[in-house]
Amino acid sequence: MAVVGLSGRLARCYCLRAVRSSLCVPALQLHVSKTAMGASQKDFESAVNQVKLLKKDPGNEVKLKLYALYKQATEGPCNTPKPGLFDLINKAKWDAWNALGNLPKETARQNYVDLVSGLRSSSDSSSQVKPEADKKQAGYETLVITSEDHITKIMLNRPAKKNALNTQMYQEIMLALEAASKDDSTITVFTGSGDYYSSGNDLTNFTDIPPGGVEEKAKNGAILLRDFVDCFIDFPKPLVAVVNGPAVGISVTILGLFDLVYASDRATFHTPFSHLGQTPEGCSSYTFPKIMGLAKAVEMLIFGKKLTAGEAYAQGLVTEVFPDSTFEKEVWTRLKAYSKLPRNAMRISKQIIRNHEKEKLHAINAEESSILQERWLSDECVNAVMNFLSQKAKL
Ligand SMILES: CCCCCCCCCCC/C=C/C(=O)SCCNC(=O)CCNC(=O)[C@H](O)C(C)(C)COP(=O)(O)OP(=O)(O)OC[C@H]1O[C@@H](n2cnc3c(N)ncnc32)[C@H](O)[C@@H]1OP(=O)(O)O
Repeated sequence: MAVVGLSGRLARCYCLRAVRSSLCVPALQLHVSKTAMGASQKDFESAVNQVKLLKKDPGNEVKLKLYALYKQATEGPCNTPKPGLFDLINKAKWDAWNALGNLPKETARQNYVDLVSGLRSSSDSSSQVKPEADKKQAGYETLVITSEDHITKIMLNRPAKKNALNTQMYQEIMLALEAASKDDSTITVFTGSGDYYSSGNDLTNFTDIPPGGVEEKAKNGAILLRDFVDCFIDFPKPLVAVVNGPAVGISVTILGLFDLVYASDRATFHTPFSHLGQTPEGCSSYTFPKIMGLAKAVEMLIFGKKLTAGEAYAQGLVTEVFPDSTFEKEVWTRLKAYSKLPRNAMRISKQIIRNHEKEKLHAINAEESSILQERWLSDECVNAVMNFLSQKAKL
């Protein structure tokens, strides 16, 4: 489970506001007195403040522990209703707090202070390590995230499912983007693990129906989609897609919001929305006609024409195509060189280029998401999804 703080426009990313507030807890909320055996209120307050100053992100597991101990220390045992199945983050937080059972407040406070003290020493010693050292970020289940040479690489990592985006992956990508927007990398790269870049929306996302029924499911799906795409619209640094293989659905449409798209000659680009009873998203109803002209956009978005990498390059969706045999080497050599360019200049240039359209893109995203909310309830869509799930019908 991935948990990080959020800010600014990106704070619309799905349901995580509570995490920020719980990890940046104001000291004045505390009313804990000193006990003979445990940490004092002052120690506790000081630990709460130190968490904000940690040089190294402690990872989501530790953040959840801190959250749980903080709640236990200040409020006692968990007594709030369990969040719903789809409220993944709040559910993880609730689980962590609830797992502490009847642990006394004083013990929780002491454990919090001890945990922070351990984090401080490991953060201090690790800050002596070369900051650029390659490090895989913990806490993500559907992504592998590494930082090296001022590049944050976000790798979609469900190769057995062709990197289909399940709801967890949508959430984790939003978190990863939020973290990447603030880290010291200059560019952020998306790629896929295995033979696919991504097969798009995981069609099993349609199966888990909440107590509120399919209408609630569709409503939540539209909120998730809108928040997800908003994160791409607002991402402040150069965003690069390294399309290592076939790309389907939403993994194709959001390419219109990327700054560079490098493709292996094995990659294909497919948006079979009509086949699925669905409609375009990812702002593609606007970006695709703008990028490739109306005629070619219609072929892709209404008729589901699958493009080869060469065709996608010719239409302007792809920046450059490389032979698969040398794809990784050539692309990463190029990106490492680009990553040495001055960070602020690149960021500001992106702002100048993209800012004119931001509000428009947000409005288009909202409209596309709301139209899809209706579509997901249509017979056309339900039948297409059932068809895939029951017979494993292929595109
Ligand atoms: C109302 C609820 C809303 C929920 C949340 C909404 C969030 C926003 C949604 C935004 C809208 C997005 C739209 C899209 O992206 S449309 C595109 C959807 N994608 C597809 O239709 C692709 C379906 N997959 C296929 O056709 C084939 O799998 C594919 C051609 C991609 C590969 O074929 P191949 O024969 O090479 O491999 P397999 O089919 O054997 O695949 C291996 C296993 O992976 C599973 N798989 C692959 N893709 C998906 C997928 N998209 N969804 C679910 N599962 C997928 C496949 O079933 C295999 O699994 P098993 O090994 O278990 O059989």
